[in-house]
Amino acid sequence: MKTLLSAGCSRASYLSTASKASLVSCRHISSSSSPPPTFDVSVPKPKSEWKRQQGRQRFLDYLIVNIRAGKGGDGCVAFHREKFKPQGPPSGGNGGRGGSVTIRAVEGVTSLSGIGKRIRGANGPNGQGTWQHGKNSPDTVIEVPVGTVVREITDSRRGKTNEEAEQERLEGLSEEEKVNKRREMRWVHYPQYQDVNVGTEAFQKAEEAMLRAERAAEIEAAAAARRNALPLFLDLDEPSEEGHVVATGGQGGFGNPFFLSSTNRSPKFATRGREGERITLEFELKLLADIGLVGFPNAGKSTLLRALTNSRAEVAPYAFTTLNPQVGTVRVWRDGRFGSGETRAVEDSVEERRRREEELESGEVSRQGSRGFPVPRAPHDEVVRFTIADNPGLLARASENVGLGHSFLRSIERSLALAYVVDFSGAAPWDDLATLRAELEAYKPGLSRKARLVIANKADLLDAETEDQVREARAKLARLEAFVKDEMTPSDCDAEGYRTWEEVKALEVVPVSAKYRQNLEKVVRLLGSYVREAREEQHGRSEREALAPQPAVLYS
Ligand SMILES: Nc1nc2c(ncn2[C@@H]2O[C@H](COP(=O)(O)OP(=O)(O)OP(=O)(O)O)[C@@H](O)[C@H]2O)c(=O)[nH]1
Ligand SMILES: [Mg+2]
Repeated sequence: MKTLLSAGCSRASYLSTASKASLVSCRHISSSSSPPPTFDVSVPKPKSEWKRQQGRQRFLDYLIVNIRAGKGGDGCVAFHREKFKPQGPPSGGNGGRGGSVTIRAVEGVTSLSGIGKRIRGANGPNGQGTWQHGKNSPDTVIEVPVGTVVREITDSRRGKTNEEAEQERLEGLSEEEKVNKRREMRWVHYPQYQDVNVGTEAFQKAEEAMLRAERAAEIEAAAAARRNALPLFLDLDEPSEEGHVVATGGQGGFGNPFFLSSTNRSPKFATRGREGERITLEFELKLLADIGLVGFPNAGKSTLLRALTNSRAEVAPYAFTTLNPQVGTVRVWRDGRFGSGETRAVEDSVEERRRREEELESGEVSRQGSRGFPVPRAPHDEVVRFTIADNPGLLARASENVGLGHSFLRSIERSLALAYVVDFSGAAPWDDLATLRAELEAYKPGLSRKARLVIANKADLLDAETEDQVREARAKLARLEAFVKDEMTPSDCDAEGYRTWEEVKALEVVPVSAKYRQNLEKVVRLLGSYVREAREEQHGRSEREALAPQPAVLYS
């Protein structure tokens, strides 16, 4: 018989791999029993909404950004002046090109919160006398986390196009004023020569040519838009060396030498730089953790994350404690232990803070070392490492964006494998599982096939004092296992990117107590093996070594 008790605790898990058949009864302490998971899905949760509005969501995973590339610099009207040469040739330089805006995925950036809602490329400098052209402006680079998806917005949420902006500036003007305004927006004149210029044949020809070119460009742009009818879409799941250009900077204007001809020896006009491209993009961040935890609010996901990693995820006995996905790293040592090596029960955050305050006040512990961090180990002691994401609780109808719906589902989509976390002490954990799976499927067909494990948490809350109670608990586990085997084994495997039919096995069910750190070794071992499998599948054998943090024995 094997108890999974930590020393000094009278609580025992009656369920472990080795002990499933031989249950150990133990005194059950029900002081911290959790409320049953009944949640009204129809009304948005005021508390979570309120928390969000208080700016507590530092982690930003969705953003709409208005982008405008830099305007080109204006061409210059100038004439070369030299002693004894009163009538020098035209010498105005061209304007520099406006800076483009590019997007690059970089490692180390973890949230979209550093990105502004409006981004402007640098304007190109104007040309100058003595044939000095303006320099082309450098690109503005938007750095996003790896795992960001960028989509162009074409519906009513998009910003103005250049044409619309121009129309707006011309609104309410008379026809004549419109003509003048348009000219002003396109031409630069030699001082006091505007009126003279406009009357000359050379200017009129140049203006006509410009209008023709503009029209041709518009037609070309419309044709290009029809050809690649799809709006811009970037899936940045790897760090990018080069930025992807999303808005091209405007061309610089021509200086007056451009208009020099046999008939016009002294052109007194130049063109202005063109506007930079405008685009409205939506950024969506999909968190990249190897394992995603999926469960109802209050199921104990954060507690589990804390038990497995050194993460300080918030834990509290009410729903929607977690608003920001937390990622922790599970590090497994050669001796099979993992995480911090901490053995104390995972307390609710409030209790924990209170206890720490008390300990500090009584002088029992100094500030340093009071967080229970592990004694650092030699790196070669580590055999496997993977990341695990605790997510906001999933609700029925999350796929319709109820609760924290989509933001939750987005963040788990890219995990290599998923693990369901259910409250095993609840009345019908199998129903919870069915709902969780249905939500994953409703959001993205095939997604539930990434689930490999069912973590039946809070197993310590089941009464297991008498023989009957033990038998009951065993029956409950058997029922859950039977449900998982019969109902949760995927039946079709057509969606790409997910496991193939041969690889589909029934999900494993592991009863645990995250709070009292019972039976977590098995969870870690299974998760480690799923991660390894998925990594191998994704990157092929040759890259395995590069990916594994340590070239050591991995779980089999
Ligand atoms: N007895 C017992 N209580 C647990 C266990 N795991 C979690 N709890 C308690 O359940 C409550 C909720 O735990 P959390 O980890 O905050 O739950 P969560 O799934 O992250 O919840 P949300 O963030 O709201 O989605 C806390 O009071 C925990 O102490 C367990 O194994 N046994
Ligand atoms: Mg939580």
